[in-house]
Amino acid sequence: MKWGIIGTGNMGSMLTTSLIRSGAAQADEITIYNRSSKKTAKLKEAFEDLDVAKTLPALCKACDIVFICVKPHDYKSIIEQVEGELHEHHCVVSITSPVSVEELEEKLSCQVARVVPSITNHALAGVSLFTFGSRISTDNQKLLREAFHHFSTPVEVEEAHIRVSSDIVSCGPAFVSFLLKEWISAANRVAGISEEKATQLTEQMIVGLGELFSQEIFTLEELMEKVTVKGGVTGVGLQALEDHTGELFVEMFKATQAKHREDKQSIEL
Ligand SMILES: NC(=O)C1=CN([C@@H]2O[C@H](COP(=O)(O)OP(=O)(O)OC[C@H]3O[C@@H](n4cnc5c(N)ncnc54)[C@H](OP(=O)(O)O)[C@@H]3O)[C@@H](O)[C@H]2O)C=CC1
Ligand SMILES: O=C(O)[C@@H]1CCC=N1
Repeated sequence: MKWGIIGTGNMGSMLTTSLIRSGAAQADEITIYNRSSKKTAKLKEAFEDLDVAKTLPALCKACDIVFICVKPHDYKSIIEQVEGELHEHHCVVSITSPVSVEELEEKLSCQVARVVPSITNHALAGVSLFTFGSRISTDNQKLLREAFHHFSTPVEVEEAHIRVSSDIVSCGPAFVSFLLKEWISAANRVAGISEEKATQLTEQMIVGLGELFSQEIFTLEELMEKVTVKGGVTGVGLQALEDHTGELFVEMFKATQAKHREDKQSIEL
């Protein structure tokens, strides 16, 4: 199977390296293309067997599965350039939430899917969000699921829940990092610990927490129960969190839902 990656920014580069590093694909099975040459040159330096296409038609000719990894507003220009180059056997995969498989199917005659990755896939972990179009063959569905299974947990998601699902798995690493920065800063201000030391403790706590989930040792509820010693400090801290969280997360999810609606209205394929 030949894989094509259009756009080798954060996500296109991550997909290229994760496909190879996880063993899902060999470097010589992947063709990459980017608007400017610096990022493709860096990938070629790391994996010399990668094929770097000079044009979008050349990439389409060389590949069966074609990932579009550009920003949502750049999809239109890519689709206009590739539509005449794609045939029934091709499968185009969008990696962005605001572009639905229905919209892609209206513009392209080939098979389509959407797979929204996460920066956590860099560590060959985390989730990838799958939505299949109506024309994609069962063989290609299987192939995509198996490839992504090498470096993520593929989860199917319906269109109505793509925004909130992507908020959790794809935006989540940025949102949680923001909260942890606040936590570190407060630890410094209230108790005088250096931010450097608090960062080291926090990062390692998160690694340990991830392992507890990964090894299915405790659920969220069990963790709260096991750590809260009767009459101890955790209970006091949890109560302070409950008293002050307020509408914080409701507001965050409302903001992303509103931006999603706005993006969908302004993106024209
Ligand atoms: N960042 C994330 O964590 C996640 C992002 N996504 C989705 O992934 C997509 C890409 O995001 P991200 O990788 O962060 O963005 P980046 O800006 O890092 O990458 C976009 C890439 O697209 C290239 N590009 C733009 N126009 C063209 C074109 N016409 N032909 C070829 N290449 C082109 C750019 O090239 P140049 O080097 O010339 O600028 C750049 O390398 C977005 O749609 C986003 O919604 C999905 C899940 C998570
Ligand atoms: O399309 C998305 O939902 C992703 C999440 C982070 C950026 N884009």
